[in-house]
Amino acid sequence: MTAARTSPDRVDTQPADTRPAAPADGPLLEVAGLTKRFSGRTVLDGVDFRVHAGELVAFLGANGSGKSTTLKCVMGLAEPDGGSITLAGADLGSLRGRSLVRARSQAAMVFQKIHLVPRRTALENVCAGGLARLGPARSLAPALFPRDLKEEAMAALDRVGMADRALERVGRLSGGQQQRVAVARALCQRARVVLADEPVSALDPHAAEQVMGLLGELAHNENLAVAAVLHQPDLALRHADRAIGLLNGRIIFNGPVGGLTTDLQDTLYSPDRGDAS
Ligand SMILES: Nc1ncnc2c1ncn2[C@@H]1O[C@H](COP(=O)(O)OP(=O)(O)OP(=O)(O)O)[C@@H](O)[C@H]1O
Repeated sequence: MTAARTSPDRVDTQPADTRPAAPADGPLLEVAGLTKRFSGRTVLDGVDFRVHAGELVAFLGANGSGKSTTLKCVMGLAEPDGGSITLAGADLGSLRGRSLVRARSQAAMVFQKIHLVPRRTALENVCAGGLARLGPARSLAPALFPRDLKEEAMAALDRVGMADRALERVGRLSGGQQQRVAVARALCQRARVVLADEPVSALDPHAAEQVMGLLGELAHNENLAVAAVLHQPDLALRHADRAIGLLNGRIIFNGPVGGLTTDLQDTLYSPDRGDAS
């Protein structure tokens, strides 16, 4: 065992939580005691973590360890069985209806498996991110998108290096280009928290570096809180500030990426991991 390893009930959050980049007014995302069961089988077992403005946190762990389910619970795509989720100061469990939708709009998804609309242009897809915060009354056909929204969407596309492809249908873009459009959509949503589930798993190494670089810039330059599920510890080492390691639905590591030792990676990805339930 390495010094950086922690037991499931003694998670080392101290180094990251005292980072100077973090604001004094607390984390943008705080998850406490999160539990989730599917058909009686526990897949998340008391997951606690925080993500602050200005940091990129990588979620690592073997297939089935609970990474995606954690992010889905935050986004409301899976219903937690216990615990609390606080997003930009709002306790999601205490909210319903439009208040809940408004609170959740503080988080944007860059999910590999939740696609943009392929037959719409990059610009229209990015505008759709802005509509999330304008409310249902402004859910207009693309031809009626307000001019200021289009200008903001163009600025976001420019920010991710895709302005010259704005009028192209997303279905004609490469995987890396689509991920950059998804990042632009998150920018246009003006979300303060960005959740990325396997944002680079379908990308070639060069495109993966670019998209991870963009996510890092969102955190470090735009002061957003970014959480990304990754399958490549080396990408976490190069781009993330902090790593959270999940094993069978429990966090076994939470600390600066420098703590991702070979021993820890062996433990996280060992084929002999037992069962979560
Ligand atoms: N809708 C569902 N119904 C039943 N079981 C589910 C469902 N979604 C996830 N699970 C189970 O929950 C566990 C955690 O899944 P999850 O997708 O969160 O893992 P993961 O760490 O993201 O894995 P991967 O790296 O393979 O994407 C797995 O055992 C999975 O089979």
